[in-house]
Order: sequence, then C-alpha cells, then structure tokens
Amino acid sequence: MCPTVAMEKENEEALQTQYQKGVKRLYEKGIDKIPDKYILPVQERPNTTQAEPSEVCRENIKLPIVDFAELQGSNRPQVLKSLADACKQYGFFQLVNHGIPSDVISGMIDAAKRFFELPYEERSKYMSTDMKALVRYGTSFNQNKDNVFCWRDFLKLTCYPISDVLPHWPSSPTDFGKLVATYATETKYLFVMVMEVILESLLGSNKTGEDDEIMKDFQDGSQLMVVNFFPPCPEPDLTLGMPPHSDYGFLTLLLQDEVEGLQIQYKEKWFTVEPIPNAFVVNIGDHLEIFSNGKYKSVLHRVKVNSEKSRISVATLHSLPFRCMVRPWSKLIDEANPRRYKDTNFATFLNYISSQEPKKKEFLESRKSI
Ligand SMILES: O=C(O)CCC(=O)C(=O)O
Ligand SMILES: [Fe+2]
Repeated sequence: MCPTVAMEKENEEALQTQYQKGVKRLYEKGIDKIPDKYILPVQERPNTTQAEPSEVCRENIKLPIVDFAELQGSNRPQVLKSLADACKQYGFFQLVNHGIPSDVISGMIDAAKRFFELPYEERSKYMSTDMKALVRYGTSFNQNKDNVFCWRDFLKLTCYPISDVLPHWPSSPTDFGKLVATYATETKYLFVMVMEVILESLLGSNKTGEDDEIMKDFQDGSQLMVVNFFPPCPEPDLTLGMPPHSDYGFLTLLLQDEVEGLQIQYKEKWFTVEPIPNAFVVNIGDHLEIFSNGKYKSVLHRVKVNSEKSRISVATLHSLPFRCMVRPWSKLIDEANPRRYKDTNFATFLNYISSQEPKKKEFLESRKSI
C-alpha cells in the first residue's frame, strides 16, 4: 500500500473510532460543522420538502390527553373512548394525573443529567456491543450497523426484576441507582394499570377474570429503560437525534424534559409533540399492534435536534416476559376478524435488529400474515 493511502486509511479508522465515542464528546470539542458521518441524504433530513412522507410541518400536534384520575370517576366511559380513539388514530397520547409523584420524575431527569455530565471515561465503562447486556452505553441508533450516525448518546438499562439488575447499574453518581430504581418501579406499576385499561378499551366491555393470566404476564414482563441524551447540534437541519422508528414493546412511557424534539408521523406528515411538565407521552409499540390484531397502531416517530439546548428523554419500554410469545389476542379474533399477524417473541426481534439496519416499521411488516 502506498504511504498516502495507508495514512488516509489510518485517519479514517481514527475518525470511525471517534464517532463510536458519541456526540457529547464531539460537541464538547466546539465544532461548528457536523462531520459527514452525521449528514443524512437530502430526502431524509428533518425539513426536507423533497420526499413523501417527510413533508415539512412546523405545527405542533395536540395529542389527546388522558386524565388517569378521571378514569376512576363517573367520566370513565368517555375517557375510555378517547383513549381508544387516540390508540387507533395516533398511536400516542399524553397521560396526566397518573399518580407518579413529581419528585420521582424530577429525580429521574436529574440523575440522567448528572450521569451524562460524568467524564467520558466513567460513562464509557458501560459500553457494550452485546444487545443483551443488562447495562449498555452507546451512541447513534444502532452503532454497529448505521451508515449515517444520529445525534444521540444513550444508556440502556434492563429494569426487571429490579433487585437482580440493580447491582449491575452505574454506581456513579452515587444516588443514581436509588433514584432510577424508584422511577423504574413506579413506571412498571403505571404500565400495568394502563394495560388493564387498554384491555378493557380493546374489548369494549368490563374485563372478565380470564384476563388475569395476561395481567400476571404484564406484571412479570420485560422492562427496558432508554435514557437518551441529545447535545446541541451545530447543524440540526442536516441530521436527526433518532431516525424514524417504532418501539418494539407493548407500551412506551416516555418522559421528555422541557426541550421539544419528539415528532410523530400523522397523515404522512411530521408533527412535534409539545412537552407537558410531569406528563408521560404514551405510545403503542409493535407488540401491542400485534396483540390488538392491528386495531391499535404502533406509529413511526423520530427526534429532531436543535442548536441551542441539550435535551434528555427517558423511554421505558414494557412488554411480556422475554420467554413469552406475542400473538393477536384470541378474544379479538373470529371469522369476521381473522388474525393478521404471525407469532413473535423477543428472540425473533433481537435476530432482526442484529441482522440489519433497523429502521421504519420493517420488523412489524415482516410479522404480518396477510
Ligand atoms: O426522545 C424522544 O422524545 C423519543 C425517544 C424514543 O423514541 C425512544 O427512545 O425510543
Ligand atoms: Fe421510540
């Protein structure tokens, strides 16, 4: 190899190693342009007007707001109806009055902020390419596969059973485990309560004792927390914090700080979801779309970044235990409503994401049986 080519190759390798270390580090270098590695093709950029369905939309969307406290009162039928409409039309709703104390929520955001403020050497102790690792620090969407990197660093934590996983979580900041475990336990409990309501809304009637089995599976289900950090980006129109994707589980309970960035696809356009203090953005995942036999939709969403402020979001993805099969609920299947999805499980999903660049709703598409 001639010396110039060898040097270029070495430089290229050094750059690729840099990118693996994440965007917070890159931002801290004080760059005013983003490296080519992060620049999306024109038609995939956030403000492009060239391609459907990425038409520009500068409006915010007013997602339906579900008041959890109202569900316990005489308004229950109306609230159930608006929840069912939200799940069918948008695949998303905002949940307020959910009962999780505001100090638990602010404690979670604060712990996440302080974790990402740690020196790179401390954060990177948790880097792993093993998708099954209980704790995984990383960058981009799937850094082993992505051609173009996205502007995000993350920490993924397996959260259930909490007493088994807690000893593996980061020990710094010192109160991280305590604050995050409290939040994880509260969101697990909330997920189970919301699923109970969702089952009722799917059946359109009060649930029967037979449903207790599935409720036990939800209680014992998998829970993965994804703590996302999006530093300011000098050229936010050229890249994304997260590319269009759907979430794999039953429900994601998403907490965003006060900085907007989440966009959802609705009628072929992208709309920004306004952050509401202390509310959860709840979205339907692929598993619930399958379980509901397509009645409720797992909707594409993405994250825009901005040049001014960093942003933190915490997504907790809940599903059945890893060993369980996910399939359309038998109560929703009859001659008039044949099953529309194949059975799937967590192993099938992991194989899928390990084998290709996991974008859009290709996984769900691959599970459709008609
Ligand atoms: O940051 C957000 O608002 C969304 C994060 C998200 O979609 C995810 O972690 O799956
Ligand atoms: Fe997501």
